[in-house]
Amino acid sequence: MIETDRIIGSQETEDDIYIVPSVRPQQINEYIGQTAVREQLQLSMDAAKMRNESLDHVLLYGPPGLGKTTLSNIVAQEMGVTLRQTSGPVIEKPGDLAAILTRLEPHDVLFIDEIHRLSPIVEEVLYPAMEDFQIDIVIGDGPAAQSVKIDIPPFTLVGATTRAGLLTSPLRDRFGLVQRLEFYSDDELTQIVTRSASILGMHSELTGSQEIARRSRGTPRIANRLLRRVRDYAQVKGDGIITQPIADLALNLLEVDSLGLDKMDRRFLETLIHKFEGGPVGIDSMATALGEERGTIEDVIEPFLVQQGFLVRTSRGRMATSHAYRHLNFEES
Ligand SMILES: Nc1ncnc2c1ncn2[C@@H]1O[C@H](COP(=O)(O)OP(=O)(O)OP(=O)(O)O)[C@@H](O)[C@H]1O
Ligand SMILES: [Mg+2]
Repeated sequence: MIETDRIIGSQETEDDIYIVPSVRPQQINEYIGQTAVREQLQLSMDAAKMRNESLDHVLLYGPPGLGKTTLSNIVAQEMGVTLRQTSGPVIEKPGDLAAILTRLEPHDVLFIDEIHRLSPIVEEVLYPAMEDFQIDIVIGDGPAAQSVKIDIPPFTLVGATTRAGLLTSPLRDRFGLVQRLEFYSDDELTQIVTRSASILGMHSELTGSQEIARRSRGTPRIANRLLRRVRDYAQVKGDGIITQPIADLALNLLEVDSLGLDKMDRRFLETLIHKFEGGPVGIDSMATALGEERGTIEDVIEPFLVQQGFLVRTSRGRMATSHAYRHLNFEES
């Protein structure tokens, strides 16, 4: 019998993932940070409730792992309605979307993740649905085909995307609330780490949580992931308590550096500095040199490097800053 099959096995199994309490916030008061977004949403939700209307459509955008899916869950929960979840690439045909829309209950929240990946013909169905709570359906085909309008319940569309720039303007314009999620501050991430640690039944000292927070790329998902790895380290090599030295050792082992850059970030900056003399260089040349998809570079790698001042995007291309040279101990040429 292998270790993972044993009920008392020490290895984490898939079961643990379901048994372990979720660290995902369920209520708006558990959602840390993003104060401006939260206040705006709270106001609109209160107003919608007073008028007994569905909340206006909401577009959430920003880099992965900042809490878009979490926030959409919270919106449905606060409004006391059901959340239906789907995503852009999953809805293949107009009929698929029509089926989802006609099955909604009044004021339900329909969450469409990766909304920038909706196909144009599916998007067409959304326009009248969002604006007039109506959809056009074609019945029959050939010359006998007829278009009929049917009413759907008033609902709230919550769209999420990492690429707001890829949204068509007719779609974008139909959202009443457009909110950008920002990277989290070290303080906010410290609170998130401390909260998650306590949900996981661990004690994390303030300086331990701060160390994890500082190295989490401003991103709650990464903070929670690093916390799990530090937890392993604390249990195996320490006495289970997350202290600053334990966090530091565990994160060094994971090759997450003192400012939170991981191997991929460093490879990006090293390539930019070595191969392209610090730039300016076009995104496609960088993608080829790194063997990564352009989308991954633009969505996942670059936003944090720009925010931290390691990288600037100019009209002539990407350039490494002095900060990047210093951090990687390179001489500026
Ligand atoms: N404001 C927050 N406070 C506490 N924890 C948070 C917060 N936002 C996100 N998290 C945690 O981070 C994890 C990732 O968040 P979420 O899945 O909502 O990100 P996302 O923006 O939808 O990412 P993606 O773009 O990859 O879909 C969640 O499981 C949750 O535990
Ligand atoms: Mg998500």
